[in-house]
Amino acid sequence: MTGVPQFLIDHLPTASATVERPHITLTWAQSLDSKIAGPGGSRVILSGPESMLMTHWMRSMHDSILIGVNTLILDNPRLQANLLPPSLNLPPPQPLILDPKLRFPINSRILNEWNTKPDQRGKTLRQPWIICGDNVSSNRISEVENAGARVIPVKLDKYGYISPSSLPSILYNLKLKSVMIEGGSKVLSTFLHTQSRDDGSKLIDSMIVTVAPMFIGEGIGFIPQNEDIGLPKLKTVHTEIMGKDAVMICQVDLK
Ligand SMILES: NC(=O)c1ccc[n+]([C@@H]2O[C@H](COP(=O)([O-])OP(=O)(O)OC[C@H]3O[C@@H](n4cnc5c(N)ncnc54)[C@H](O)[C@@H]3O)[C@@H](O)[C@H]2O)c1
Ligand SMILES: Nc1nc(=O)c(N)c(NC[C@H](O)[C@H](O)[C@H](O)COP(=O)(O)O)[nH]1
Repeated sequence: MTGVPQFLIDHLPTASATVERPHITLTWAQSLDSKIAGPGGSRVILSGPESMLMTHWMRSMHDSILIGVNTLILDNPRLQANLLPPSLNLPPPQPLILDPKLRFPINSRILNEWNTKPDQRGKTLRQPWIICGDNVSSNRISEVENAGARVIPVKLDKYGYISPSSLPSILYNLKLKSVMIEGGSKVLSTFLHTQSRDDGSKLIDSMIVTVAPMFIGEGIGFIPQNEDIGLPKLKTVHTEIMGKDAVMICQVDLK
């Protein structure tokens, strides 16, 4: 694979996204028994080399990449497109963390790398941006900002979460035209259960799922148990075989 896989160009219309209407992609990798991690949330390598590389191409096609704070704590991810050839000089996606209570660990890899590699800033690294509740204390916000991250306080919904339907306006305020939401389970669930944006248009534009031919057994489902009722109707747009894995691009239908 020497460039962006053609099926992503054909079926993932992030290039036509605008600040006014950001493109929202929901994506994850799962086993045949619909698990995205092992017991206790331990990370499992599901994607083979071809689909993992495809995931990094996908990261490079979005302005930002978003995860829930539990994924940050459990996986300590980099959230970069570092499997792509450095010679391409592609701008890295902006990391966004949904973290209502600002539990963000200041020893996390994304912050450490930002702080220790100033010569790479702008080329391969972006400052982590943490979206938290507007009820977080100013002391805690200062602590996280002094450690080097940007904190963005927003109004929380009645469940104490960052409301999925308000994400487009948050992206608008941050001037981000697209976001790739990479999980985890709870974030995938709240976004899949939210049909529309505050303006009434559909919330999720694209859904991309890597299915790996393996069973995990005990582990974390792609959404938590008992939250699989009321999921949206899907149109399968394209399935691509990448090495051992099947990658499905679907669109969510508004009911
Ligand atoms: N295989 C994959 O593709 C993949 C991808 C990402 C994460 N994971 C796995 O997912 C697991 C973590 O999932 P999880 O469900 O525990 O946590 P999560 O990463 O979904 O984070 C959930 C937390 O995010 C915050 N949050 C803020 N706004 C929210 C909203 N609108 N909806 C939901 N949460 C919101 C809350 O604090 C909530 O507790 C880890 O084991 C990780 O390895 C797998
Ligand atoms: N596409 C994909 N295939 C997998 O097999 C797997 N385990 C994940 N999991 C996604 C999760 O968000 C991880 O935390 C990041 O994939 C960490 O990887 P990085 O350090 O960011 O490259 N994603």
